[in-house]
Amino acid sequence: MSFQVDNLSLSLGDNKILHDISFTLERGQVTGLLGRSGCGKSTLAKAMVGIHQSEQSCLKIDGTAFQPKFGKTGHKIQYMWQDPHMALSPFLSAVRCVEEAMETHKSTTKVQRREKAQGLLQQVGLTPSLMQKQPHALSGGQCQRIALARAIAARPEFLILDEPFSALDLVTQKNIIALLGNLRQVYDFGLMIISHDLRTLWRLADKLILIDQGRIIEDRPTSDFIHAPQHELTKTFASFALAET
Ligand SMILES: Nc1ncnc2c1ncn2[C@@H]1O[C@H](COP(=O)(O)OP(=O)(O)OP(=O)(O)O)[C@@H](O)[C@H]1O
Repeated sequence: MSFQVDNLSLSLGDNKILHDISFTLERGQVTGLLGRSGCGKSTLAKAMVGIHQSEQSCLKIDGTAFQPKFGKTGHKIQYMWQDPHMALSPFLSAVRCVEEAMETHKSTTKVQRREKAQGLLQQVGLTPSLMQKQPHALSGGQCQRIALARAIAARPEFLILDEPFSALDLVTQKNIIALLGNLRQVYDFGLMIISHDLRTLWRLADKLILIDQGRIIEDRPTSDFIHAPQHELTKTFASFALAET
């Protein structure tokens, strides 16, 4: 199964942010989306899930036109916000936030949803007492893990994680990376991870896409991207990543 972006252009206000973006995500694969701050990574992700509307219909799933509607097409594609508080209701406990994402699963009972939500929160490392707390009483990293559990709870075919490790310490980062690996085996979603840090991405991604000023400048398998970069900016990213390993 594939999710295709075909010549996507997008303006916000008077500014053209994205220019003719085309690429494909494959289910079962990890794609890293890389670029300098402000180049348009989050805007692109938001267009893919329907938070921003692109100028023309340019998304397809397996070749069929796909019109994302935020809050309605989450079983197809989910976006985990860079700021996890955006994904979490301030009034709901952690476990309710995750349960809420499963309410479209009509075939499950409330009790089953509660058990599943607790199980997912446990997998992302939340203790039972933290599961009862609201986001304002939790740390940024704890909220990030709840947002991840919530995104997975919707059982999406494709999942976009926007800077998912930025608020996590190195040990938790490592645990979450291992957890993502396990979850991918179970749920088999296609994963796109957004970051400006190539060191985190290259260990996870099957392919890497580099964006600059709203345009794709490189889209290649990870090993080619790192060891045989074509574009000057790719060379810079790759040399920093190689120097720091
Ligand atoms: N709602 C908006 N209205 C107008 N301009 C916006 C809006 N959201 C983002 N932008 C602009 O679009 C450009 C791309 O922003 P975006 O958040 O997509 O970048 P990014 O690559 O994700 O950056 P970062 O790595 O810093 O999160 C920036 O110049 C930003 O100022």
